[in-house]
This record gives sequence, C-alpha cells and structure tokens, in this order.
Amino acid sequence: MSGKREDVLGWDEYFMSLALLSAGRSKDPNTQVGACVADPHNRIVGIGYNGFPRGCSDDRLPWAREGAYLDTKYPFVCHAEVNAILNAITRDLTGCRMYVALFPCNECTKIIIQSGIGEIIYLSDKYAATDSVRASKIMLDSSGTAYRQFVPSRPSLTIDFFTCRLHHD
Ligand SMILES: Nc1nc(=O)n([C@H]2C[C@H](O)[C@@H](COP(=O)(O)O)O2)cc1CO
Ligand SMILES: [Zn+2]
Repeated sequence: MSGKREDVLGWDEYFMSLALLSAGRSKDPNTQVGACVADPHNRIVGIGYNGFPRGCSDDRLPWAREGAYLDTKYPFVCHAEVNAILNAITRDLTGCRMYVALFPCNECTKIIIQSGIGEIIYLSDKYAATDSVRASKIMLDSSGTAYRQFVPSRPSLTIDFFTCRLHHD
C-alpha cells in the first residue's frame, strides 16, 4: 500500500498560485495583479484581479500609464485587492489572509484592514519606495496587521491541459 503523495503544493503556494492565475484575466498591458482571500480553514473566500468596473469598456477607457491623468488607467482601474474583497462570499473577513501578487497601495490597505483581513502575503514589492506603499506599511504596522513576502519553494508551476495535470520541477 503506497503512502500518500508527498510533494503536494503548500498552502501559501496554493493560494499565491490562485492569485497569479486570476491575474491572467487582467487586461492591463503593463501590470497584471491577482489577489486571493483564504479563511482560517484554508477555504477560498474571495478572488479578483485588476480591471475597470463592471460594464465599463476595456476598449474605450485608457490603459496608458503616461499623459494627462484622465488619459491614463489610474482614475478608473479597480485594484485586484478591492475586487477580491468585493467578490468575497462573505462580508466579514475577520481572521482571513490575503495573497496578492503585488504589495497593496494605501487605498487598498485601508479597505483590507477595514474588511478584517489579518495578514497579507505578497510576492512583488516593486513599488516599495513609493509614498503609497510606505503609507500602507505605516497603517499595517499601526493596526497590527501582519504582512510577509511569499518565498517560492520552486521557480514555476505549469498547467498542462494535454496531460490534465499541474507540473512542477
Ligand atoms: N497592489 C496593486 N494592485 C493592483 O491591482 N494594482 C493595479 C493598478 C493598475 O492596473 C496596475 C499598476 O499599473 P502600473 O503602474 O504598474 O503600470 O495594477 C496596483 C497595485 C500597486 O499599488
Ligand atoms: Zn490598490
């Protein structure tokens, strides 16, 4: 009788992979972000990616990063974190943790804290030097909301539709 399979995905790997999978739906040409919320029982309670509000045209609103503010995506795009929270199956996310591909901005951080999420696990912190992220960390520290960077235990995972499997090296 063979024992159980050992090299299964870890919980952090599982939920961060779900966040990254969700980012695959983002139409942002520069930065695709996904977020996934897990409850204390490791159940998926919310997932989302960055995009324009429902019903707003992905083709008529701007995706640019440069130029006059209203000619850029910034006034219009909903961040992945907000979408994951608004999509969540329950309103009170007390004790839940959010996995997110990119460190939350200060606006998302306010909403994350207010939702009851107690821990953020992030992958990239490419905007660490911005005032936005610095404000995020001030609020997270002040409120006692935990945050930590995800450390991958393997470089990649591959979804293989041909073999109906997830491959990892
Ligand atoms: N944590 C975040 N979650 C997000 O969903 N976003 C979104 C907003 C934009 O659509 C995109 C960032 O665009 P860029 O400035 O890297 O070209 O990612 C941005 C951040 C960073 O604050
Ligand atoms: Zn944000």
